Amino acid sequence: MSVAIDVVDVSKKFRLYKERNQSIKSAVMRRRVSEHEDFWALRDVSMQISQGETFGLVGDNGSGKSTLLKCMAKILYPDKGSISMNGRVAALLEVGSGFHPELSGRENVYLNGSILGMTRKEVDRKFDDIVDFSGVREFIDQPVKNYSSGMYVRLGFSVAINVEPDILLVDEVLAVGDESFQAKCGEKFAQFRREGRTVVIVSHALGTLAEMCDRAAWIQHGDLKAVGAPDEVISQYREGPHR
Ligand SMILES: Nc1ncnc2c1ncn2[C@@H]1O[C@H](COP(=O)(O)OP(=O)(O)OP(=O)(O)O)[C@@H](O)[C@H]1O
Repeated sequence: MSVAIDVVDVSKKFRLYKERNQSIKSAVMRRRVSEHEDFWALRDVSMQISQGETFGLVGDNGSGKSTLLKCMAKILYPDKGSISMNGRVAALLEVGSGFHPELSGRENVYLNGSILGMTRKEVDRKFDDIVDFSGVREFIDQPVKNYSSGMYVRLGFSVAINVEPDILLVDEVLAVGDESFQAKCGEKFAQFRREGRTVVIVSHALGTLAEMCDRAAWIQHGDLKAVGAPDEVISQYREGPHR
């Protein structure tokens, strides 16, 4: 089976600054560059995800799951190693990411669609499907700043799946949707799987992940601890050390 995502020795560091006040004035007064420590959010992570796989990422809060997903989506770049993505990628990473609060739902569908690589005509063609799936038609001409977090996610997810991506990256955001929306998303993931699309999903809903994923990986303090059958990886994670 061909490789959809190839993660090779990926490390990602963030800078943690020691001084809290980082205004230009205070920097000038100090007459020196602020001191910082390097914090490695990912260390030498390698994994290959095959085309058509539904792949789960599990781990404690702050373990590096979202950082890895953001590197896959090219929102962040690894400091070491490389990631190759083979196919059209759509990502739903944070509630409201890619949405402009002052614009209406309708305008944001067009904006988000174009960010994800759709032409205006493509969005025109899919607009009704996007809005129907989201269930926010009544509010589609309201500015999204007035939406609830569930409504944001519904619309963002609807755009992302209608891009017909080869690879869909989804962060915990689905937990925000209500039960009926979660069920609809579950059906959509199953359809994606049948169609041979690749899905990478970060979630703390371990039961759901075990049911829907072909494989899973456990990340702990930026290290890849296990990759394999979801049941096994989840038991190792549950039994493993936490913090
Ligand atoms: N932009 C940033 N600057 C500094 N540190 C960051 C940044 N983004 C993430 N981190 C740190 O990197 C670590 C990993 O964060 P990440 O968001 O990847 O965790 P996560 O596993 O997705 O957690 P959660 O389950 O809470 O969503 C955390 O310690 C976090 O504080």
